[in-house]
Formats: sequence, C-alpha cells, structure tokens
Amino acid sequence: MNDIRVHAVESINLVSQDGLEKLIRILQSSGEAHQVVVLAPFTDVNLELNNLLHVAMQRDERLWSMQEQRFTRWTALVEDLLAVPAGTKVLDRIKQGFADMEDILRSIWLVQEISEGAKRYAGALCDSWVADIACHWANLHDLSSNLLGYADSQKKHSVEEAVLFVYGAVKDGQSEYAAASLAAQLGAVGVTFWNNSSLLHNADHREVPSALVIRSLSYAEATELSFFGAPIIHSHALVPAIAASLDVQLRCWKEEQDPGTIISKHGDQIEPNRVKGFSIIHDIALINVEGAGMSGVIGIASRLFSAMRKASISVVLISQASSEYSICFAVPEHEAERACATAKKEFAPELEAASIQSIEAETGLAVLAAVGQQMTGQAGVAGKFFSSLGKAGVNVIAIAQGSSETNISAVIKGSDSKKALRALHARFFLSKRAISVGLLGPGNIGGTLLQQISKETIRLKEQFGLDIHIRGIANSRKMLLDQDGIDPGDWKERFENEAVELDQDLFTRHIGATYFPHSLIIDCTTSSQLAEQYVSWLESGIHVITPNKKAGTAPMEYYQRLLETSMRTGKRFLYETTVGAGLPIIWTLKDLVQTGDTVHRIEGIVSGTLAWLFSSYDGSVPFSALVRQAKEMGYTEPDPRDDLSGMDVGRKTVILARELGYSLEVEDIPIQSLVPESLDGCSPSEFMERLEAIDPVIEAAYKEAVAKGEKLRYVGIVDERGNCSASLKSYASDHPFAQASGTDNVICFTTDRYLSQPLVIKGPGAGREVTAGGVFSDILRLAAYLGARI
Ligand SMILES: NC(=O)c1ccc[n+]([C@@H]2O[C@H](COP(=O)([O-])OP(=O)(O)OC[C@H]3O[C@@H](n4cnc5c(N)ncnc54)[C@H](O)[C@@H]3O)[C@@H](O)[C@H]2O)c1
Ligand SMILES: N[C@@H](CCO)C(=O)O
Ligand code: NA
Repeated sequence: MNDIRVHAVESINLVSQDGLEKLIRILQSSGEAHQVVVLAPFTDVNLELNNLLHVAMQRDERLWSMQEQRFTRWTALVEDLLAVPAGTKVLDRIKQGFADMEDILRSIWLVQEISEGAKRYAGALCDSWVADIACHWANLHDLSSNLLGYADSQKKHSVEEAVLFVYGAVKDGQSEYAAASLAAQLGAVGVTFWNNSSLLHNADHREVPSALVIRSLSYAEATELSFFGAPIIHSHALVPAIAASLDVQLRCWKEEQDPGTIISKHGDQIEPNRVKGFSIIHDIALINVEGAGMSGVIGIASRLFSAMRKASISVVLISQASSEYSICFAVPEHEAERACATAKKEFAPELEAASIQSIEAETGLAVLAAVGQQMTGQAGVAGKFFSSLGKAGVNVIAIAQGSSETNISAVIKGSDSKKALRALHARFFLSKRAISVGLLGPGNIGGTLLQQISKETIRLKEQFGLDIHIRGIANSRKMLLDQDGIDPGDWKERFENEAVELDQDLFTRHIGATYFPHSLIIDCTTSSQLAEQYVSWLESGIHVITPNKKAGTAPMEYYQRLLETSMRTGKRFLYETTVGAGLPIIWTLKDLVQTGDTVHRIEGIVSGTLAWLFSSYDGSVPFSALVRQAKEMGYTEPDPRDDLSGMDVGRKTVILARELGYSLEVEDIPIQSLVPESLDGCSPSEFMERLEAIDPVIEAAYKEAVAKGEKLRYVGIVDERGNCSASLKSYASDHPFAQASGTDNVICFTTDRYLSQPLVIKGPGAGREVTAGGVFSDILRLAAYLGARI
C-alpha cells in the first residue's frame, strides 16, 4: 500500500503567512511520507471573482480599476510570502494569468453573458495561484512539492513528491468528494477532511456546551448522523471512502492539535458508548393521515409515498400505528402545505368516501435522533432515551426507529429541542457524578474556594469521576449563569463582563436543572434571607453546603424543618465550616453522639478573629489597628461587629448545642459584647472608621488580666444542662486556652469516654484558605454520598 494521505481543505484561508505555516506544520506532523492536498476554492477569492465577472457582464467601467487592485493585492501577497527566485516564477505565472483573465473579462463584456466555461476557467486560475504559492512555500520549507490540475490528477496512481497540491475546477463543497475519490484511486491510507468551523460533537455544541468530541464512528453511524443534520460530515463524500474501506478523519483547522474523529469500517466498536451522538433536524412538519377505512387496506402507504416522491418532497421520517388507523410522516416545514395538498389530491376519493377522515399538517416541530450502531438489540437504550425526554418535560409527538436500529428518532416541538438535547446529553454522556454547582457569595471564602476547585478539577475527574460544573455564580447584586460551566480559574473577568442582574429564582432553577445528575448550591454569604431558602432548595432536589451560620441558628422551628427535609429528601445539608472553619468539629461531635457517647460539656475558643486579636494584643499596638488587620486578612465576618459583639461565638455555641439535641435560640443566651454602645447602631463602614472607641475597653480588661498573671480569651460554653454562654475570660498561663496562638481555635469536649482528659481539637479557626478548604471537603463528602470512591 502506498504511504499516502489525502487532505481536503475546505473554506480555509491558505493565502496568508499564518495559513501557510499551519499547513506546513500539519503536513510535517502527518505520519505518511506522501501527502496530497486537494484545494477547495477559497470562498473569499471565489466571491470576489464572481463579483468581477458580474461587473464585466454589466459593462461597468469600474471593472478595470477593480482588476488592477486585485493584481496589486496578489503581487504584494506573493512578494510578502515568497523569497526572490521562487517568488519571481509565481509572479510571472500570476501576471500571465491576469492577462488571460483580461481576455475572459473582455469576452464577457462583449457578449454580456457569463458562460459556465468562463466561470470554471477563471476559478481554476485563482486556485492555481493559491496552489502555486502553497507549493513554493512548502518547497522553501524543505517539503519537496508539486502541483497538478484536478483533471490531470485523475490519471495518477502514485505520488513521488512529499506534497502534491491538486487544484482546479472543483466546486465549493465538493473538494471532499474529490479528495476521497483520489485517495481511493491512489490507494491512500486515509483521507482527512479539514473544516474551519468545529470538530464533530455528540450533540450540537452550540446548544449543548458540554457536548464531547466523538472520537470514532462506523460508516453507517457517520452516514446516519449526517442525514440527521450533523454539520461537517458530507455523506456523499463518504461514498468513495466507504467503497475503498478508507479511514476518514474529520478535523478542524482551528484546533490543529486535536486528532478529531475517525470514521472507519469498525468504528462503532472502538468507543464504549452505545449511543454515539444526538442530532436534530429543525423546521419539520408532521403530516397526519387519519381514517378508520385505511386499516387493512393494501397499498395506502405505497400510494402516499409514491405521491410524495413524484412531487419531489423528501420524507424525513415515517411512523405508522400498528392499528393502521393513521400514518404520519415528517417533511421539511416549507414543504408542509404542498405535502398536504399532494396527499389530499392522491386520496380525494377516500376523503370523499370518508374512509380517510383527515389529512393535516402540524408545524413547528423537530426530529431528534440518537445514533449508534451498538444500540442494536440493546434493551434499555430506547427506554433511557424516552424516559430522559419525559423527565425533562419534553412531549414526544411521534416515534420511529430505523430497522437498521442505527437510530431512534422522536418528533418533538421545535421549542423543546434545546431542552431535549441537553437532557439526553446529560443522561447518556455526563458522568453519573456530574454536579451542577451554584456559588452564592464569591467573596473571601467563595473566591478562594473557586481557586481551590480550579486547581483540582481535572484530578477529581480523573481519580474519582467527580465532575464539577460551576454553572452559576452570584453576589448580592449580579449573577453569571452558564449552561456548561464557568471556568473557576477565570471567573472574575467573565463575571465583570457578562454578569446580569441577580434573579434568585432563575439562579435556583438553573442550578437545579433536572438534566444534571446532581445539583448543589454553596452559600458563602452571611445572608439570613438565603438561609431561609435552604428548605425549598432541598425540596427541589438541590444539596446545600455552607459556611454561613444563619441556618444553623435560625429559629428552632425552621432548623428542625431543615433537618427533617434533608432526611426525607436524601438531599444533604453540610455545614462543617460554620464552627472552627476547616477544623473537623461538627463531624467529630456527630460521631461522638452517633456512637453513643454522652457529651457533658463543650468549652472552647471558637472565634478565630478574637483568638488572633487577644493572642496578638500586648498593649503596644492599639486593639483597633489589629481589628483592621484581621479584617484585611479575611478572618473577620464581613461586618467585624459580628465577631466583636460575641455574636459569632454565641452562634457557634448554639450550633454545637443543637447538635447535642438541645432546643434553644441565640437570643436566649448570655453573650458579652466588646462593642461600645456608641458604635452599636452605625453602618459597617462608619463602624470601621470609629473603631478606636473600642481601645479603652480592651486596654482596661488587658491590664486587669496582666495584673493576675493571666491571658484574655473569649470563650463559648455549652454546659451539662445545655446552657450556652459566650464571654471574655482570663486564664492562667499554663491553661491550654492561654497557650493558643494565632487564629487557633481550641475546643474541649468532655464526654463519658473523654472524662478526665477531654478530647481537644486545636488549629487555625478562621481564614480564607482553611475555611474554603473545609467547604471543599464538604463537597467531597457529598461526592462520597453520591457514590464517588473518595
Ligand atoms: N472568613 C472566615 O474565616 C470564615 C470562616 C468560617 C465561616 N465563614 C463564613 O463564610 C461566609 C463568607 O464569609 P467571607 O469572609 O467570605 O465574606 P465576604 O464578605 O468576603 O463575602 C460575602 C459575599 O457574599 C455576597 N452576598 C451577600 N449577600 C448576598 C446575597 N443575598 N446573595 C448573593 N450574594 C450575597 C457578597 O456580595 C460577597 O461576595 C460567612 O457566612 C462567614 O461567616 C467565614
Ligand atoms: N469570623 C469568624 C470566621 C469563622 O467562622 C471567626 O473569626 O472565627
Ligand atoms: Na469546622
């Protein structure tokens, strides 16, 4: 076999330095020793040429200046691209070509008619210049090359040079057919069809952004997909390739590195997916022929379809009920009226006799097809197909399955087609652990979480099959939604440019899209109003993860409803970071309780901010300056008064107490505030400006503690009876609390099992990295529930 590959380059601009360089790269990296490049007329050149011929036909005086401009452009191009000796030869040919062109234009001018021959000649001339330039360029780049007119190439049975450029008289769109025929004739190993729009996806990637590239197809699958409107496969171009059993590659010029799709004899057996892709034909009408008198009558269908054939109406799909009471068939919408009229004419006698009652067209439809040879005999594929449509709320109007079983088709409303495609794609191609994620509050924690996810996405997908799609991000004013997923590594720029006004309902519906296997909202705000929605999110099938303490400290009635809803729906509510940030506090406590230990007392430093402030403060720097620093470092609540008022500690102790089964409200527990009354009512920004007012209070407390040889620590307590409190205390320097430094939280659990020696958890309890990390581990915990082996 000859070591030859034939390439068809369709609608690709080769006459530029970029284009030529890319061509050489591609040819050099192709494995075969000989390459044939069949050039298709480059559309722009073509358009310009057509225009010129028309101007000549209209005897428009501008013709000659146009022709001169063209000449200048071509010569400039050649001078730019090619070095002197080669360039001069090409230039000479172009000059000669322009002289010939002038003769042609003159004759058109004279006879005021553009003959097919003139058109072909002029077209081939332009192609030959492109081929000439490309050929010389290749020679300059160490690829021995030659060029040949298409007609001459028909006599060839071998290729000597590294690259052979074939040009001329191939109509736009037919270079692929020509390339495949030539490949068959040359006994090539394969043919590559280059296009300039896209790779072949398993669903239209403009409608299903998460669609994947199909890597292999059999001839039958490819033909079927092309029939169902898949772009970039031209079934007529496959014919010579199929006859010669050639491998056909579909590649995209814009994605030079991607190997694209291979169509081959046994291409259906390479990929494990039984369904290879989904395709849609838009603008379809369904013609319904109905009547009791048709039942059992031989020849109705044959009369109907031969009438359609005679009227040259292409029938896209046929479906007949086994009762034979009705036949319906799909035609392109613009043929609907004619198809109805044709059928009515054919069956005029039957209509008269009322053995056929009605012939009617329903418009605004689409045909959706699943294609895959390995669907054959596979029970369940059709079931999965139709149940996915049903779940997505897509009404199926008619069904047909080709007897080859290479496709299953459904007629649906045109307006449902996007929804249907997405539902099918998710069900058949997305991993079972694909999660549609919405992030509310991309601030300190939310923003850092996105960074962390961005670094791990690929590993999580490869290692655990966990497929995180961040499909929405919103702050208090704006939101950014994306069908497929927002790249968490570069969300900021998109958010700035594309975000629209926040619509919370729309956000929730978008994240909860039924065609994703799982949905999750991560609430990284401090909003109570959002916390009030958790129940409804869980009800609509969305899991919830949050570092926001508002739900855990909401009125008991709501809190209990939240837990009950989570239990009942099986949707998770995870909130480890509401206490001790990333430290495993909540889960430790749950484990103790669930394994039958009795917890007597919890006592701890649970505010990272206050821990850092009191371990840093030594009277040398004002306390207020330290608060500003803590905010800067991302330790504090968005409004630091939540920390300084003790509220944050109060909330955390309530969350812990509720975990032990106690019923209590934050309002009912004693909380010592460090915020001077004078700063209570002001706005957060005014508070930050007037922060110095806090300094004397702290200084006094500090001095008192120092006098006793003790250290100030703000602690939360849940006592033996479930009473909670939050207050500033001082501890002797050998006490574990006194020894904590930085943002360290220290939490002591005194239980039956840990009685004389309490169980202590200690470590950084605030900050962007540790908290976001804690939220991330809640995501992985959720994934484990969903079946990931993490
Ligand atoms: N900072 C920490 O160390 C830490 C530790 C544990 C828990 N938390 C909790 O994490 C949460 C976030 O803290 P942060 O420091 O990232 O705050 P932040 O102020 O940096 O970010 C909050 C974000 O929420 C957005 N937001 C507010 N209301 C909203 C609404 N109704 N809808 C949508 N977005 C809204 C804001 O626009 C902002 O983007 C808080 O609940 C906090 O208690 C923080
Ligand atoms: N502001 C809180 C964040 C952790 O919940 C703290 O300092 O502990
Ligand atoms: Na925690």
